[in-house]
Formats: sequence, C-alpha cells, structure tokens
Amino acid sequence: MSLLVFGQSGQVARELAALAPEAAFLGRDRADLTDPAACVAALRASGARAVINAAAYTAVDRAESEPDIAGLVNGQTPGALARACADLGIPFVHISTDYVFDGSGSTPWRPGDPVAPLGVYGRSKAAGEAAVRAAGGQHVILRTSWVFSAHGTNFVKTMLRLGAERSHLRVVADQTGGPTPATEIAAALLRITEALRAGAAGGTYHYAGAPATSWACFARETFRQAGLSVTVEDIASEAYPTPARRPLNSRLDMASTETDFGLTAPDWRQGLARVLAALKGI
Ligand SMILES: NC(=O)C1=CN([C@@H]2O[C@H](COP(=O)(O)OP(=O)(O)OC[C@H]3O[C@@H](n4cnc5c(N)ncnc54)[C@H](OP(=O)(O)O)[C@@H]3O)[C@@H](O)[C@H]2O)C=CC1
Ligand SMILES: Cc1cn([C@H]2C[C@H](O)[C@@H](COP(=O)(O)OP(=O)(O)O[C@H]3O[C@@H](C)C(=O)[C@@H](O)[C@H]3O)O2)c(=O)[nH]c1=O
Repeated sequence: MSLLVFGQSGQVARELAALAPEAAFLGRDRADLTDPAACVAALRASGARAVINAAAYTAVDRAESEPDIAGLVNGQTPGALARACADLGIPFVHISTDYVFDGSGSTPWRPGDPVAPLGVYGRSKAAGEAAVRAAGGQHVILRTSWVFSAHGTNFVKTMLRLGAERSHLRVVADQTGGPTPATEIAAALLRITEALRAGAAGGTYHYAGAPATSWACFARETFRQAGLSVTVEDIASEAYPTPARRPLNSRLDMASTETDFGLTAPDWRQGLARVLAALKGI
C-alpha cells in the first residue's frame, strides 16, 4: 500500500513512522496545513493510495486566542484533503478528539452522540469532522483522547518535568477519560487503513485507553511507575483555571471499533511503563 501521512514530528506521526517506515511523511515544511491548496497539491502529486492525517493544531489553551489558525488547520484543510481523496477514490483517515463533546453525564460517549465542544480547539476539530464527512468519500474519523508518548508534548512529560522541580502537585480530579499511548493509535490507524483499502465502509469511531481515570490518578500512576516521590493533591477544575474549558466526562465508547475493526482498548498503564522506559533511554 502506498501510504501518505500528513505530519512528521507529532506524537502519532512519529509512531506511524516507527510502524510503517515505508510510508511517505509530510512535515510542516512540505505541507503547511494553513495552506489547503498546497496540501492538496502535495497529496495529488504523491500518487498515494491512502492518506492518514496525523497533523493538527493541538495547543488547547493557545487556540482560544488563535481561532482562525486552529479553524484552518483542524477544520478547513482536513476538509480539502478529504475532498481530494474522494476525487481520487482513495481512503482518508482522520484523527479527532474527546474534546468535541461537552463532557456532560458519566457514560462513555458513543460515536453518534451529539457534539458540543466547550472551546476553540474542540470546535475546530468538530468542524474538521463535519468537513471530512461532507466530502463524501471513503473515510474514517478516529476520535481518541489524552494521547501520550516519549516524544513531543503531553501530560506525562509535563508531570515528569514538574515532578522533578516540586514534591507536591495539585491536579484536577474531576475530569475523567482514557489516556491513550500514541503507538497504539498508530497501530489502530494502520489496521483501519488496511480495512478501508479492503473495502470497509468507514465512518466515525472511538479509540481510547482503559481503564478510565482522572488526570490526578494519571499523574499519580506516572510518579509511582517513575519512582518519584511526588504527592498529588486532587483538585476540582475550578481550582485550576485555564483559558479553555475541558470536558468533565471524556470517556469514549469503543464498542463499534471492536466490532468493525477488532480493536480493543489498550491498557494505558502498560503503555505508560513502555513510555517511561523509552524516556530513560533518550
Ligand atoms: N495530543 C492529544 O492529547 C490528542 C490528540 N488528538 C488528535 O490526534 C492527532 C495527532 O495528535 P498528536 O500526535 O498528539 O499531535 P502533536 O501535538 O504531537 O503534533 C501535532 C503535529 O501537527 C503539526 N502541525 C501543527 N500545525 C501545523 C501546520 N500548520 N502545518 C503542518 N503541520 C502542523 C505539528 O508540526 P510541528 O511539529 O512542526 O509543530 C506536529 O507535528 C491530532 O489530530 C489531534 O487533534 C486527539 C486526542 C488527544
Ligand atoms: C500541568 C497541570 C495540568 N492540570 C490539568 C489541566 C487540564 O485540565 C489537565 C490536562 O492538561 P493538559 O493541558 O496537559 O492537557 P490538554 O492539552 O487539555 O490535553 C488534551 O489535548 C488535546 C490535544 C486533546 O485532544 C485531548 O484529548 C487532551 O489530551 O490537567 C492540573 O490540574 N495541574 C497541573 O499541574
């Protein structure tokens, strides 16, 4: 399969490169997602038989003051890429987020549940989802959550940095979701892409780590596994003000992903152990 990936240095893109080194990867230098026409031209010139979009504007708080850039990168350009793929008759695989939901209730969100994002990032990702669907081609939108890996920026690395400086941290305990190792997302994306190439219908699916936890418990487990004696104090979201509101309930229901693609939720605690081991070697 000749696979083209938008993204090169991000968490998921790097894990895709490790699992599928034969794929072509377009970084920002060759495909800037603020320029949809240039990205479409790069896609058309590639001769790819399938496309995964692993690039996105992911700075949740900064997006509140850069809504136009976030909207272009996460909304309009994915729509343009999906339309190009539809024209070419090749599958388009796109990644989205738990932050498209408003976080109400306590049951896991199903793919067909209504989206109601709380902030600019979530709105831009919801717009991207809608544009990809409207393109009318064969596609999968894979929503995931709380991504972590040894590379790039993520909560685990933030906690390790802060934990090296302080022995006590205050972390929100009322937001619940599934931390997801980027390497597992990459493997899921490759399996889904193969299934689409083999004729699977596609649609919107969820993929998130288990068991569901809070950011505070995620932090605690990180320090436990890393052997750091840092105490984590549970706090409410209101006690940690941020420019963007985050959903309280970020749990994602994976039933249809398991039925249609045979993918089950990865245990994030095992993924965390592998990431911490990799970080020791960096
Ligand atoms: N991180 C998370 O916790 C979650 C992520 N997701 C989704 O998963 C996908 C992958 O995320 P993840 O791997 O964590 O992302 P990262 O934040 O690790 O990386 C984002 C990538 O997008 C690239 N990018 C940003 N802006 C542009 C642009 N204008 N043109 C070209 N490339 C650009 C960045 O390039 P550069 O390195 O040059 O800045 C970077 O390589 C995204 O769709 C994201 O929305 C979903 C749920 C959770
Ligand atoms: C650093 C820190 C954060 N927090 C809180 C703030 C926030 O509610 C939560 C997570 O903070 P972060 O800013 O690291 O995570 P955030 O950028 O919100 O992570 C999100 O990224 C985007 C891209 C997604 O799509 C989401 O699935 C999710 O992974 O932890 C604390 O309570 N204490 C702290 O010391």
